[in-house]
Amino acid sequence: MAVAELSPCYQTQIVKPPHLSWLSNNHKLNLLGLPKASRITEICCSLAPNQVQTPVAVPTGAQSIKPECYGVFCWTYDLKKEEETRSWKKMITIAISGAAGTISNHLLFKLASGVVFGPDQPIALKLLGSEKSFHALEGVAMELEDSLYPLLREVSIGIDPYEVFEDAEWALLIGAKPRGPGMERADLLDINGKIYAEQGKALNAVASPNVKVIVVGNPCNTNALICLKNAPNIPAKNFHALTRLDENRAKCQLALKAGVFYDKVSNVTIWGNHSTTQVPDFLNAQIGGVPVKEVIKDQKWLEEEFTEKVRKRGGVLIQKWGRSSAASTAVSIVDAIKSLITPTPPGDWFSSGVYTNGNPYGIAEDLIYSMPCRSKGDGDYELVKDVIFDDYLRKRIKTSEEELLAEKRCTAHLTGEGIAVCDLPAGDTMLPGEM
Ligand SMILES: NC(=O)C1=CN([C@@H]2O[C@H](COP(=O)(O)OP(=O)(O)OC[C@H]3O[C@@H](n4cnc5c(N)ncnc54)[C@H](OP(=O)(O)O)[C@@H]3O)[C@@H](O)[C@H]2O)C=CC1
Ligand SMILES: O=C([O-])CC(=O)C(=O)O
Repeated sequence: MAVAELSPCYQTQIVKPPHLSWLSNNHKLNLLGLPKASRITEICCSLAPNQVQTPVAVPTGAQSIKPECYGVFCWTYDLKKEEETRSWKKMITIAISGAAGTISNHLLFKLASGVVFGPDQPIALKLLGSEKSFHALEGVAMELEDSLYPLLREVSIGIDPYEVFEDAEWALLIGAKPRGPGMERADLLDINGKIYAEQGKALNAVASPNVKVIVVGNPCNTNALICLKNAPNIPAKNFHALTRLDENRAKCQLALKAGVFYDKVSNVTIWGNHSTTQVPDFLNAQIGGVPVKEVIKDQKWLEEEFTEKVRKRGGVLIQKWGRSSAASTAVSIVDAIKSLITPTPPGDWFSSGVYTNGNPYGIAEDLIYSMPCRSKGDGDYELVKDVIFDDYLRKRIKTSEEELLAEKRCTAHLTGEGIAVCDLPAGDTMLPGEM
């Protein structure tokens, strides 16, 4: 079944394909990546098949039919014509992969509510799924509609990254295959690396040239490096691997041990890989503005128990929940975005897996490695220079670096650097969720 007649939906009959019967007129909703013959680019009416709607007046100035629409009908909203929305900022476009997954299900509703980008920032969400998840993605879009978020002005769903990533100013890349029983770490690097190579190419071709990319799907550091290498037109500095969840976990453990609320804990760096070699830095961290080591005088606890707890927190949670951290991961993605769009509080910093070229710490170049960052709130960041090191910290930073170098060698075929050689260090290269 196809759209019956091409005229404004407030005047005439629209017959929609049965699988689109859930669409309503609150938002523009695009279906991207469907076969061209069945794709309806923008749909605005919520009429059941064969239902006739009597003519209604278009609210003056509030909505109009988009002139470039063809074959379908769509509302556009001129935000500058409405009193309540006149002061709003220009809409931004956020693309999300793995959008039918668990983390995404927590994240999307935070983005749409305005708590991330602010109460005057309208957003367009472009959701990437697969053929397998497409129906679930429709369900996600339905729930977003039913939430009536004023700031959510567009939702589109699709399975082709070249369409979904078009004009994206933020790309939150969450989709990845989880490591299954008996699967080698090298297999996971290869399978997910291929996804991120493809998505890097798509971002390079169609996203906004200054798109900010946050890679969540594991192994997130190496996935981010692969994505970056396949997107040479996008500044390397714009790519992040999410280590904010690890930072939040470390802050929680330090607060618990010191008997303070976690807002007193600052300057926590996670160094290295989002894996069990990550280094939660208690040397530079502070509690109430005082070095952690002066508050928690138990060096053994800091070196052993604290470090292990943070590194393996994901695994313990999986044992309790039966699935990996999703709500707290979504919260940490929000924190990571906010850290880039709001000035970092004086004296503090945040952790992110970022490109190592030009780093002041002597870490090998050409990796995505978690380091301490500060931002002016303009979407960009600088690495923090005034951090101190001791032998304990240096040694562990090196171990995580070696792991990432090995992951890089193992994915050389995906970064354009020749033939892959997988000599992953035994015992390491575990995700936080692996035990
Ligand atoms: N960096 C961090 O701090 C954390 C990272 N993670 C990682 O985030 C990722 C997503 O977690 P979560 O949302 O809970 O997982 P889910 O399994 O709920 O969703 C992930 C999505 O990834 C997509 N996917 C699954 N398999 C494949 C495949 N073979 N090829 C392409 N896409 C696939 C699926 O979407 P579709 O079919 O639509 O493509 C799926 O909906 C995982 O890699 C997890 O390890 C988790 C917690 C913390
Ligand atoms: O290991 C996983 O898949 C989950 C994960 O990254 C974490 O909990 O930090």
